[in-house]
Order: sequence, then structure tokens, then C-alpha cells
Amino acid sequence: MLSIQDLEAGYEDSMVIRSINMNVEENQVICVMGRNGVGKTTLLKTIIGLIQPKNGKIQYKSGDITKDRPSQRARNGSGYVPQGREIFPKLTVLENLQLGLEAGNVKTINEQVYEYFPILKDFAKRNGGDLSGGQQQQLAIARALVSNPSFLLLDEPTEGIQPNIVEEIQAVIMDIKQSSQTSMILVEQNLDFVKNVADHLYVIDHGSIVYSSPIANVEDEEVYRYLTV
Ligand SMILES: Nc1ncnc2c1ncn2[C@@H]1O[C@H](COP(=O)(O)OP(=O)(O)OP(=O)(O)O)[C@@H](O)[C@H]1O
Repeated sequence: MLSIQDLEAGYEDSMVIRSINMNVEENQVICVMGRNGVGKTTLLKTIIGLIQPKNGKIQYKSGDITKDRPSQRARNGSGYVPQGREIFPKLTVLENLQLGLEAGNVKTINEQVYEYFPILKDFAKRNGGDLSGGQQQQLAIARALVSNPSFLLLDEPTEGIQPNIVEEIQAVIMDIKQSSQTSMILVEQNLDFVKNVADHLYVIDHGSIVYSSPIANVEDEEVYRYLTV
């Protein structure tokens, strides 16, 4: 469904990710781990179109999307939950969700989103900035889900979030996987969380994939070797 071939990207003269090859099938959850600063966010931003690759190709549903703008990708089914949430603090919860609808060119909010995160209905008129960190993360995920993405990228959705909300986010990811064909790429620091939700794990170091394994065969020690400084 999504095929990334020899992808290289970075900022001005610096190359941050190098020779990345990845395949994501329908309904698969792929996790990407790696130490701080190795290029995980840069990879997601390149897949979503916020950064233009210097080399390589991204194919989505057999079309070449390497040069498509982020807005085109959103209309074609991609959803993005950025690191640090990036919700609009001065807009209400409902207005934040409506922006997700516009991005995906969808008319109405799928009620499923409120079933996943009932708090967002209760707090519809509150400003996004008045929610707790965990609630803002739920809003960021919901904002991506309202456009019914067939492909969802999540950048560290559990970072700094209290355990009960991490469990809720895990349950939502599992439900999306069980009830739809949506594929996901998840950047995550927590190996236990990864093992609960993922089908395949990639570890990145210095911008390249250094470890790749189906989740059932992941060797914790090997993964931790790359995650410790
Ligand atoms: N806008 C930018 N301009 C220049 N360099 C950048 C920019 N954004 C990130 N970088 C650099 O690119 C490298 C990779 O950053 P990136 O955010 O992709 O890493 P990461 O693996 O997601 O890290 P973290 O786990 O801390 O989020 C880092 O050296 C970072 O300083």
C-alpha cells in the first residue's frame, strides 16, 4: 500500500535520513524507534509531504506521491498526528476537529471519534489550550481520524502522557486495526507499547534503518542496544 524506496531527506545541506526502504501493507501497524535526533520525525514529515525528499520515491496505492503536496496527500487518505500535538490552543475542540474535516475534504465528524474519546464531545466548546496534555493528544488523534484516513502517521503519541490515557490510546489503535483497513506508522519510545500494537518494528540510527523485525521476533536486548546512548 505504501512503499518507500531509497528515501533520503534533510534540511538545507544536511542529510538526516538515508537510504530508507519500507513497505507498509493495508491494516499493518509499523513502529519506528530510535534515540533522540536520529531522524524519526524527519522521516514522518517526508512521508506526509512537509519535507521534500532529496532522493528516493514514495508510492501510495500504486501512485507515485513523492511530489504531492501535504494537502493532496490528506485528501487522498493520509492522516498525521504530529509530535507535541500541535492543536490550535485558541480554537475550540470542535473547531480543531472541523479543521481535520477540511484537510480531508470530509463533511461530517464520524461519531466513532466521540466513541473513542467521549471527553471531546463534553468539551466541544472549550478552547483546545485549556485541555490537559493527555486530552490534547486525544484531540490531535481525533483531528486526524475525522477525515477517515486510510493511512495514519503518529509521532510519539504517548510522550509525556499519563498511563490511563496511554491505555486509551492503545485501545484506539487496536480498534482501528481490528475494525478498518487503515495502515499506521507509529514513532514510539516505549517498547512495551510497541509490542502491544505493532506488526513490525524498525529501529533507526543516524538516519538509517539498523534493525527490522516482525514484532513476534523482536529481541529486546538488541533493540535496547540501539536505544541507549
Ligand atoms: N527544521 C530543521 N532544520 C534543521 N535541522 C533540523 C530541523 N529539524 C530537525 N533537524 C535536525 O535533524 C535531526 C533529526 O531530527 P528529528 O526531529 O527528525 O529526530 P527524531 O528522531 O524525531 O528526534 P526526537 O526523538 O528527539 O523527536 C536532528 O539533528 C535535528 O537537530
